[in-house]
Amino acid sequence: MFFASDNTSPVPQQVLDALTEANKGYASPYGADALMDEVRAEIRTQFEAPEAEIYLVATGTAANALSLACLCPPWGTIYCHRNAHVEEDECGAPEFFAGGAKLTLLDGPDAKFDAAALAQALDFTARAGVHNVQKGAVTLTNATEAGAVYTPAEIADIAATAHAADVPVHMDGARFANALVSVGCTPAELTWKAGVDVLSFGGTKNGLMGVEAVILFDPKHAWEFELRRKRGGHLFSKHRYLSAQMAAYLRDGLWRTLAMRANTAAAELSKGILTLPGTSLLHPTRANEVFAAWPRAGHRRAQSAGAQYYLWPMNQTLEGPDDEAVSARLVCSWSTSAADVESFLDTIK
Ligand SMILES: Cc1ncc(COP(=O)(O)O)c(C=O)c1O
Ligand SMILES: C[C@H](O)[C@H](N)C(=O)O
Repeated sequence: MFFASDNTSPVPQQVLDALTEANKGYASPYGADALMDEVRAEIRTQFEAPEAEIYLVATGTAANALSLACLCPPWGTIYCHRNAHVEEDECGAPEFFAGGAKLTLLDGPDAKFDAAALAQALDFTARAGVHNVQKGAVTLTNATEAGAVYTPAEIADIAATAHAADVPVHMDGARFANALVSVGCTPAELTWKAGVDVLSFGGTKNGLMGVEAVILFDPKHAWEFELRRKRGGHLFSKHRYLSAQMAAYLRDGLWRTLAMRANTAAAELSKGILTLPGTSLLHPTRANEVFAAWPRAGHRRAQSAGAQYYLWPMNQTLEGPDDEAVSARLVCSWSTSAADVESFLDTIK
C-alpha cells in the first residue's frame, strides 16, 4: 500500500522495453540521437505546436528552475502560489538558477491562485520602483500540490493578466497528464492556447524512470535554455536513454492511459474513504492525489499494516485520542491497483 508519492511507482514495461530496444548499437550524444527527433515531432503534433522547441532533463526541479531562469531576470520575481513546489520543495533552485530572483507568494484555495491575486501582486511590484524586485514571470502548477486542477479558462485569465504586464507564464506540469485527463481538453487547450509560454511536461511521476520535457511554445528562449541546461550540468551525454523513455511515453497515448489509471484509483480511494465514519476531504479529489482526514485509530492500523503515506500537514502526531481526525496525503500512481485501494480502505475502517 504505497501512497507516499507517485515518485515511488515502478516503471511500466513498455518503457523498459523501449530502453532495451534503444540499447542497441551506437547513438549520437547530447540530444542529437534519432529518438529525440521522434520525441520532438510527437510533442509538436500532440500539442499542435509546430514551432515549439523541446528539451529533456531528468528532474522536475531542473525543468522548473531552468525554465524560470530563462523567463525571469536576476533582479526579478517569480509569482507563484505559497504552496508551490518551486517554493516549498526545490531548495531555492529557481532562485539560484535565475541568479538571485525572488519568489512572490500568492494565496488561494487548493494551492491555486487566480488572476485577481496576481494582479494585486503585480500592482504592488509596479509601485515599488527601483527599491523592489521587478516583475519577472508567473508559474502555476497543474495538477496542483493540493490535487486540484486549473481549467483552460482559469489559465487564460491568469495569462491575460500576466501578458498585459508583459510577464511570461510557466506551468509546472509535473502532473500535467493527470490534469489533462481530469479536465478532458486537448494538450494545446490546457497550455499555449490558454497563454502558457513554457511547460515543464512531467514524465517521472507518471511512470518514467526520470524524464521531464521542457516545451518552449515560443522558441525565442531556446538557445538560452540549451546554454543554461548545459551550464547547470543537466545535459545528458547518453541522451538516447532519456529520449527512449519519453518516446515510449508519447506513443499510442501511453501517458494519458497511465494518468487515467492513477486518477481512477484516487477517485475510488476518495469515494471509499468518505463512506467511513469520521472522515472528510481537505481538498476536492480532481486528479491522482487524495487529501483526507480520518480517525487516528485508522492511521495506527494502516501504519502497523505497513501502509506508506504522509500525514498532511506533516507535523501531526499519532499520539492522542483514537477517534480524533488526523489528515493525510495519499498519492495514487499508474500502478495503484483496485486491490491496493480496497486493502487500504479495509485497514483504516
Ligand atoms: C508539483 C511538482 N513539481 C515539481 C516536482 C519536482 O520533481 P523532482 O522531484 O523530480 O525534482 C515535483 C516532485 O516530484 C512535484 O510534485
Ligand atoms: C513533495 C515531493 O517533493 C514530491 N514532489 C511529491 O509530491 O511527493
